[in-house]
Amino acid sequence: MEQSNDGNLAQVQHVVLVLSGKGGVGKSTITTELALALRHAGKKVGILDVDLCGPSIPRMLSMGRPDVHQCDSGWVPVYTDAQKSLALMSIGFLLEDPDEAVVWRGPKKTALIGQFVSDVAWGELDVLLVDTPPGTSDEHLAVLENLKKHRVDGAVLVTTPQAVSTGDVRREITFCKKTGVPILGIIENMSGFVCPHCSECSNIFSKGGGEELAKLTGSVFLGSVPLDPLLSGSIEEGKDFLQSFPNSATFSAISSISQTLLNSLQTA
Ligand SMILES: Nc1ncnc2c1ncn2[C@@H]1O[C@H](COP(=O)(O)OP(=O)(O)OP(=O)(O)O)[C@@H](O)[C@H]1O
Ligand code: SF4
Repeated sequence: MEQSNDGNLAQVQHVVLVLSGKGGVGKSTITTELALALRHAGKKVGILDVDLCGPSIPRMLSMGRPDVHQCDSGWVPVYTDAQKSLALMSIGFLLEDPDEAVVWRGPKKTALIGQFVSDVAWGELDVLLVDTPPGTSDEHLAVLENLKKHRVDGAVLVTTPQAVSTGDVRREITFCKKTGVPILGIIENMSGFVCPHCSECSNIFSKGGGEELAKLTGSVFLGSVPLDPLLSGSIEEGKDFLQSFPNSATFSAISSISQTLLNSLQTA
Protein backbone atom coordinates (compact mmCIF):
# COMPACT_ATOMS: atom_id res chain seq x y z
CA MET A 1 0.00 0.00 0.00
CA GLU A 2 1.27 3.51 -0.91
CA GLN A 3 2.44 5.18 2.29
CA SER A 4 4.22 8.34 1.22
CA ASN A 5 1.24 10.69 1.64
CA ASP A 6 -0.09 9.08 4.77
CA GLY A 7 1.15 11.77 7.14
CA ASN A 8 0.40 10.81 10.70
CA LEU A 9 -1.01 7.45 9.55
CA ALA A 10 2.25 6.41 7.86
CA GLN A 11 3.16 3.91 10.58
CA VAL A 12 -0.38 2.64 11.09
CA GLN A 13 -0.75 -0.79 9.48
CA HIS A 14 -4.56 -0.92 9.26
CA VAL A 15 -7.35 1.63 9.56
CA VAL A 16 -10.85 0.29 10.25
CA LEU A 17 -14.07 2.31 10.51
CA VAL A 18 -16.70 1.05 12.93
CA LEU A 19 -20.17 1.95 11.62
CA SER A 20 -23.76 1.40 12.69
CA GLY A 21 -27.04 2.22 11.01
CA LYS A 22 -28.44 3.81 14.16
CA GLY A 23 -27.49 4.75 17.70
CA GLY A 24 -27.51 2.49 20.71
CA VAL A 25 -26.63 -0.78 18.98
CA GLY A 26 -23.32 -0.96 20.83
CA LYS A 27 -20.92 0.45 18.26
CA SER A 28 -18.71 2.17 20.86
CA THR A 29 -18.84 -0.88 23.13
CA ILE A 30 -17.74 -3.13 20.27
CA THR A 31 -15.01 -0.66 19.26
CA THR A 32 -13.71 -0.63 22.83
CA GLU A 33 -13.84 -4.40 23.24
CA LEU A 34 -12.24 -5.06 19.86
CA ALA A 35 -9.41 -2.70 20.79
CA LEU A 36 -8.92 -4.44 24.13
CA ALA A 37 -9.06 -7.89 22.49
CA LEU A 38 -6.47 -6.88 19.91
CA ARG A 39 -4.30 -5.54 22.70
CA HIS A 40 -4.68 -8.83 24.59
CA ALA A 41 -3.46 -10.51 21.40
CA GLY A 42 -0.28 -8.43 21.64
CA LYS A 43 -1.15 -5.77 19.06
CA LYS A 44 -0.62 -2.02 19.31
CA VAL A 45 -4.02 -0.44 18.90
CA GLY A 46 -5.49 3.03 18.57
CA ILE A 47 -9.05 4.32 18.82
CA LEU A 48 -10.06 7.54 17.11
CA ASP A 49 -13.44 8.61 18.50
CA VAL A 50 -15.11 11.00 16.09
CA ASP A 51 -18.61 10.66 17.51
CA LEU A 52 -19.12 14.40 18.03
CA CYS A 53 -22.61 14.04 19.42
CA GLY A 54 -21.71 11.44 22.03
CA PRO A 55 -18.02 10.67 22.47
CA SER A 56 -18.22 7.68 24.82
CA ILE A 57 -14.81 6.02 24.41
CA PRO A 58 -13.08 8.04 27.21
CA ARG A 59 -15.81 7.04 29.66
CA MET A 60 -15.76 3.37 28.58
CA LEU A 61 -12.02 3.24 29.23
CA SER A 62 -12.19 5.32 32.43
CA MET A 63 -9.95 7.98 30.98
CA GLY A 64 -11.65 11.07 32.36
CA ARG A 65 -10.63 14.32 30.71
CA PRO A 66 -6.80 14.27 30.40
CA ASP A 67 -4.89 17.20 28.90
CA VAL A 68 -4.03 16.64 25.26
CA HIS A 69 -0.49 17.72 24.42
CA GLN A 70 0.92 18.91 21.12
CA CYS A 71 4.11 17.76 19.44
CA ASP A 72 5.73 18.84 16.15
CA SER A 73 3.48 16.53 14.11
CA GLY A 74 0.20 17.24 15.91
CA TRP A 75 -1.77 16.05 18.93
CA VAL A 76 -0.18 13.35 21.06
CA PRO A 77 -2.70 10.56 21.71
CA VAL A 78 -3.68 9.66 25.26
CA TYR A 79 -2.36 6.25 26.31
CA THR A 80 -4.28 3.94 28.63
CA ASP A 81 -1.15 2.20 29.86
CA ALA A 82 2.56 2.74 30.44
CA GLN A 83 3.42 0.32 27.58
CA LYS A 84 1.51 2.61 25.21
CA SER A 85 -0.31 -0.40 23.75
CA LEU A 86 -3.66 1.38 23.51
CA ALA A 87 -3.66 4.95 22.16
CA LEU A 88 -6.77 7.10 22.20
CA MET A 89 -7.94 10.32 20.70
CA SER A 90 -11.46 11.46 21.32
CA ILE A 91 -13.30 14.61 20.54
CA GLY A 92 -14.34 14.29 24.21
CA PHE A 93 -10.74 15.09 25.27
CA LEU A 94 -10.77 18.36 23.36
CA LEU A 95 -14.08 19.86 24.39
CA GLU A 96 -14.37 22.10 27.41
CA ASP A 97 -17.86 20.74 27.89
CA PRO A 98 -18.74 17.48 26.12
CA ASP A 99 -22.32 18.74 25.62
CA GLU A 100 -20.95 21.59 23.52
CA ALA A 101 -20.71 19.23 20.54
CA VAL A 102 -24.44 18.87 19.99
CA VAL A 103 -24.92 22.56 19.23
CA TRP A 104 -22.19 22.79 16.61
CA ARG A 105 -23.16 23.57 13.04
CA GLY A 106 -22.10 21.37 10.10
CA PRO A 107 -19.10 23.36 8.82
CA LYS A 108 -17.53 23.59 12.27
CA LYS A 109 -17.95 19.85 12.76
CA THR A 110 -16.58 19.07 9.30
CA ALA A 111 -13.54 21.30 9.84
CA LEU A 112 -12.75 19.75 13.20
CA ILE A 113 -13.15 16.22 11.86
CA GLY A 114 -10.72 17.01 9.03
CA GLN A 115 -8.16 18.25 11.51
CA PHE A 116 -8.87 15.43 13.89
CA VAL A 117 -8.30 12.73 11.28
CA SER A 118 -5.03 14.22 10.02
CA ASP A 119 -3.44 15.74 13.10
CA VAL A 120 -3.01 12.96 15.64
CA ALA A 121 0.55 11.68 15.93
CA TRP A 122 -0.25 7.97 16.27
CA GLY A 123 3.23 6.61 15.76
CA GLU A 124 3.42 2.84 15.20
CA LEU A 125 0.10 0.99 15.41
CA ASP A 126 -1.07 -2.39 14.15
CA VAL A 127 -4.71 -1.33 13.97
CA LEU A 128 -6.49 2.01 14.29
CA LEU A 129 -10.23 1.69 14.95
CA VAL A 130 -12.34 4.74 14.11
CA ASP A 131 -15.57 5.03 16.13
CA THR A 132 -17.96 7.05 13.99
CA PRO A 133 -21.33 8.66 14.80
CA PRO A 134 -24.38 6.49 14.08
CA GLY A 135 -26.09 6.64 10.68
CA THR A 136 -24.80 8.35 7.58
CA SER A 137 -24.32 12.06 7.95
CA ASP A 138 -22.13 14.90 6.76
CA GLU A 139 -19.79 13.92 9.55
CA HIS A 140 -19.36 10.48 7.99
CA LEU A 141 -18.54 12.00 4.66
CA ALA A 142 -16.04 14.30 6.34
CA VAL A 143 -14.44 11.36 8.17
CA LEU A 144 -14.27 9.32 5.01
CA GLU A 145 -13.04 12.05 2.74
CA ASN A 146 -10.28 12.85 5.16
CA LEU A 147 -9.36 9.25 5.90
CA LYS A 148 -9.36 8.23 2.28
CA LYS A 149 -6.92 11.03 1.56
CA HIS A 150 -4.65 8.88 3.67
CA ARG A 151 -5.96 5.35 3.62
CA VAL A 152 -8.66 3.15 5.09
CA ASP A 153 -8.82 -0.65 4.90
CA GLY A 154 -12.58 -0.81 5.26
CA ALA A 155 -15.52 -0.77 7.62
CA VAL A 156 -16.97 -3.08 10.22
CA LEU A 157 -20.73 -2.79 10.53
CA VAL A 158 -22.34 -3.31 13.94
CA THR A 159 -26.00 -4.21 14.11
CA THR A 160 -28.45 -5.79 16.56
CA PRO A 161 -30.74 -8.70 15.63
CA GLN A 162 -33.76 -6.34 15.62
CA ALA A 163 -32.02 -3.63 13.56
CA VAL A 164 -30.67 -6.00 10.97
CA SER A 165 -33.68 -5.90 8.69
CA THR A 166 -34.23 -2.16 8.97
CA GLY A 167 -33.50 0.47 6.36
CA ASP A 168 -30.82 1.99 8.59
CA VAL A 169 -28.50 -0.95 8.11
CA ARG A 170 -29.15 -1.16 4.40
CA ARG A 171 -28.50 2.59 4.05
CA GLU A 172 -25.17 2.05 5.79
CA ILE A 173 -24.28 -0.71 3.33
CA THR A 174 -25.29 1.49 0.39
CA PHE A 175 -23.19 4.29 1.88
CA CYS A 176 -20.12 2.02 1.95
CA LYS A 177 -20.74 0.91 -1.62
CA LYS A 178 -21.23 4.47 -2.89
CA THR A 179 -18.16 5.76 -1.11
CA GLY A 180 -16.08 2.76 -2.17
CA VAL A 181 -15.30 1.58 1.36
CA PRO A 182 -15.01 -2.21 1.55
CA ILE A 183 -17.18 -3.84 4.21
CA LEU A 184 -14.70 -5.92 6.19
CA GLY A 185 -17.44 -7.66 8.09
CA ILE A 186 -20.69 -7.54 10.03
CA ILE A 187 -21.00 -8.03 13.80
CA GLU A 188 -24.33 -8.90 15.40
CA ASN A 189 -24.36 -7.35 18.87
CA MET A 190 -26.85 -7.99 21.69
CA SER A 191 -27.41 -11.37 20.10
CA GLY A 192 -29.17 -13.30 22.87
CA PHE A 193 -29.11 -12.49 26.58
CA VAL A 194 -26.61 -14.03 28.99
CA CYS A 195 -28.30 -14.80 32.31
CA PRO A 196 -26.27 -13.24 35.13
CA HIS A 197 -27.21 -16.15 37.41
CA CYS A 198 -26.56 -19.23 35.32
CA SER A 199 -24.66 -17.80 32.30
CA GLU A 200 -27.17 -19.48 29.96
CA CYS A 201 -27.72 -17.49 26.74
CA SER A 202 -31.39 -17.05 25.69
CA ASN A 203 -32.42 -15.63 22.35
CA ILE A 204 -34.97 -13.01 23.32
CA PHE A 205 -34.90 -11.49 19.85
CA SER A 206 -34.40 -13.32 16.60
CA LYS A 207 -30.85 -14.50 15.94
CA GLY A 208 -28.84 -15.06 12.79
CA GLY A 209 -29.91 -11.89 10.96
CA GLY A 210 -26.36 -10.55 10.93
CA GLU A 211 -25.12 -13.72 9.27
CA GLU A 212 -27.98 -13.60 6.78
CA LEU A 213 -27.22 -9.97 5.99
CA ALA A 214 -23.55 -10.79 5.51
CA LYS A 215 -24.52 -13.49 2.98
CA LEU A 216 -26.89 -11.14 1.18
CA THR A 217 -24.29 -8.42 0.86
CA GLY A 218 -21.39 -10.74 0.16
CA SER A 219 -19.66 -9.60 3.36
CA VAL A 220 -17.84 -11.62 5.99
CA PHE A 221 -19.84 -12.41 9.12
CA LEU A 222 -17.37 -11.67 11.91
CA GLY A 223 -19.53 -13.11 14.69
CA SER A 224 -22.09 -12.27 17.33
CA VAL A 225 -21.75 -10.84 20.83
CA PRO A 226 -24.50 -11.56 23.38
CA LEU A 227 -26.18 -8.96 25.57
CA ASP A 228 -24.19 -9.60 28.72
CA PRO A 229 -24.85 -7.70 31.96
CA LEU A 230 -21.24 -8.35 32.99
CA LEU A 231 -20.11 -6.53 29.85
CA SER A 232 -22.39 -3.53 30.41
CA GLY A 233 -21.28 -3.47 34.07
CA SER A 234 -17.62 -3.39 33.02
CA ILE A 235 -18.34 -0.67 30.46
CA GLU A 236 -20.19 1.39 33.10
CA GLU A 237 -17.27 1.10 35.49
CA GLY A 238 -14.62 1.63 32.79
CA LYS A 239 -13.09 -1.79 33.52
CA ASP A 240 -11.44 -4.19 31.09
CA PHE A 241 -14.14 -6.87 30.69
CA LEU A 242 -11.75 -9.24 28.93
CA GLN A 243 -9.35 -9.13 31.85
CA SER A 244 -12.13 -9.57 34.43
CA PHE A 245 -14.05 -12.40 32.73
CA PRO A 246 -11.59 -14.43 30.65
CA ASN A 247 -13.64 -17.62 30.97
CA SER A 248 -16.94 -16.18 29.76
CA ALA A 249 -18.62 -17.04 26.46
CA THR A 250 -18.71 -13.31 25.71
CA PHE A 251 -14.92 -13.16 26.07
CA SER A 252 -14.59 -16.03 23.56
CA ALA A 253 -16.99 -14.32 21.16
CA ILE A 254 -15.11 -11.01 21.23
CA SER A 255 -11.69 -12.67 20.97
CA SER A 256 -12.79 -14.76 18.02
CA ILE A 257 -14.23 -11.70 16.23
CA SER A 258 -11.03 -9.74 16.75
CA GLN A 259 -8.94 -12.65 15.47
CA THR A 260 -11.14 -13.07 12.37
CA LEU A 261 -10.89 -9.33 11.71
CA LEU A 262 -7.13 -9.40 12.13
CA ASN A 263 -6.81 -12.38 9.78
CA SER A 264 -8.92 -10.68 7.12
CA LEU A 265 -6.85 -7.47 7.45
CA GLN A 266 -3.62 -9.39 7.13
CA THR A 267 -4.72 -11.39 4.11
CA ALA A 268 -6.46 -8.50 2.29
N1 LIG B 1 -23.17 -6.83 24.15
C1 LIG B 1 -23.57 -6.01 25.11
N2 LIG B 1 -23.90 -6.47 26.33
C2 LIG B 1 -24.34 -5.65 27.32
N3 LIG B 1 -24.48 -4.32 27.16
C3 LIG B 1 -24.15 -3.80 25.97
C4 LIG B 1 -23.68 -4.59 24.89
N4 LIG B 1 -23.43 -3.77 23.84
C5 LIG B 1 -23.73 -2.53 24.26
N5 LIG B 1 -24.17 -2.54 25.53
C6 LIG B 1 -24.64 -1.38 26.32
O1 LIG B 1 -25.59 -0.68 25.52
C7 LIG B 1 -25.45 0.73 25.70
C8 LIG B 1 -25.23 1.39 24.34
O2 LIG B 1 -23.98 0.97 23.84
P1 LIG B 1 -23.04 1.95 23.02
O3 LIG B 1 -22.90 3.27 23.69
O4 LIG B 1 -21.81 1.17 22.71
O5 LIG B 1 -23.91 2.12 21.71
P2 LIG B 1 -23.60 2.99 20.40
O6 LIG B 1 -24.12 2.21 19.25
O7 LIG B 1 -22.16 3.37 20.36
O8 LIG B 1 -24.48 4.24 20.66
P3 LIG B 1 -24.31 5.70 20.02
O9 LIG B 1 -23.74 5.52 18.66
O10 LIG B 1 -25.70 6.23 20.02
O11 LIG B 1 -23.37 6.45 20.94
C9 LIG B 1 -24.29 0.92 26.66
O12 LIG B 1 -24.82 1.13 27.95
C10 LIG B 1 -23.52 -0.39 26.62
O13 LIG B 1 -22.91 -0.69 27.86
S1 SF4 C 1 -31.65 -20.78 34.49
FE1 SF4 C 1 -33.08 -19.54 33.38
S2 SF4 C 1 -34.47 -18.77 34.92
FE2 SF4 C 1 -32.70 -19.56 36.00
S3 SF4 C 1 -31.41 -17.85 36.29
FE3 SF4 C 1 -30.76 -18.76 34.38
S4 SF4 C 1 -31.96 -17.84 32.77
FE4 SF4 C 1 -32.88 -17.25 34.69
